[in-house]
Amino acid sequence: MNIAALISGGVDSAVGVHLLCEQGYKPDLFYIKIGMDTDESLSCTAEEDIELASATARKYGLKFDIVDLQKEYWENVVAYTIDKVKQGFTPNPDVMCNKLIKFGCFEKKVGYAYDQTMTGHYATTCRIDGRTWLATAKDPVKDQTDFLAQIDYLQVSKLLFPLGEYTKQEIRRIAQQVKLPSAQRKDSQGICFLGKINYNDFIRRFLGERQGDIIELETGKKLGTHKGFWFHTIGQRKGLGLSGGPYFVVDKDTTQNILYVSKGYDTEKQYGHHFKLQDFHFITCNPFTPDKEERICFKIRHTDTFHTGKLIKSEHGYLVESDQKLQGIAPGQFGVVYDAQAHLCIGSGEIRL
Ligand SMILES: Nc1ncnc2c1ncn2[C@@H]1O[C@H](COP(=O)(O)OP(=O)(O)OP(=O)(O)O)[C@@H](O)[C@H]1O
Repeated sequence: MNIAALISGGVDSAVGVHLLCEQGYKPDLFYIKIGMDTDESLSCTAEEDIELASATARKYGLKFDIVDLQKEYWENVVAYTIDKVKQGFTPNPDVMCNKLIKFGCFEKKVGYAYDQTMTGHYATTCRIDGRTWLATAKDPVKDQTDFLAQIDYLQVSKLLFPLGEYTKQEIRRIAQQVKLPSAQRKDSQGICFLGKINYNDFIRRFLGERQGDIIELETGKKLGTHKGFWFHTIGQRKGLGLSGGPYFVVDKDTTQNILYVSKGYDTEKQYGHHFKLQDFHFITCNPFTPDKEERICFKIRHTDTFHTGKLIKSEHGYLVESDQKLQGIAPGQFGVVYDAQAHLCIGSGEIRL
């Protein structure tokens, strides 16, 4: 079996390569370049990443190549991000990067020549009745299935996740024991192309600043000003600059550039019990019985715990009714649906209220 291994320069994918070699495979390693050459301030920590990735290849005597997908990344993932933010939504570039770049453009350019593609994601796959399903990782804190919830059946069928049965602690221990070049590396944080720069600087570069009012939802009172609704997400507390809080963003008026806030942890305005899932995407297939409400686990952002509730099919598509009240349901984020045991990742859709 020939395997393409996606290696980032971080500890996880390097241990993935080590585990494959231990099983007797000789994967070819690929680093995907997605920073922006023409704009140094918007590029990733590529040099260090590439050095560590190629050092791992040398250690195991494996082939190593760099695949340049910068143009594709900017045309697909960055364009999507800016477009969503402009509309007042909260995008998830990591989800789109997996779907369109790591398993999309990479597959078309390189991956198609391989039987399987390995990544260092914390996820597993399992076979049920002859079909492959995406399933959660052993380490609930590190589980990354929510970032993979837009991939399709061909993609999930081809993926290898050697880290899925390990905890992060075990992975770090292995990296140290076998002296991997990236063993001491810190975990990467958030969105790759934002390696060095701050998310707000990135958004500012594309959308600029436009002053607008911050209004308390309950009283209609103006409490302050903001520099553009696109810097704020529903449910967020940070960056409002209001005293006497805590204040949370509870709504946005994107036409009038107004942010509505609510004070305190207890205000009901911060919470909701249901949301719609736009363009719901099943990864493997639809396992649910038609016209029946299904018990599910779900996530509305990247957290280590699941919510429980019901998935309901209406004439307008799918909606989720939660058992617990949900804080800060942010339209644009992906609502990720799991089976009732939080084992199989069934699919996802973009949250709408
Ligand atoms: N630039 C890249 N080139 C190739 N593969 C990548 C790249 N960035 C990430 N990956 C792959 O996607 C996986 C998950 O990426 P993520 O950004 O979540 O990193 P991570 O969990 O910190 O993993 P790592 O420790 O390997 O960086 C990585 O383990 C790797 O297999």
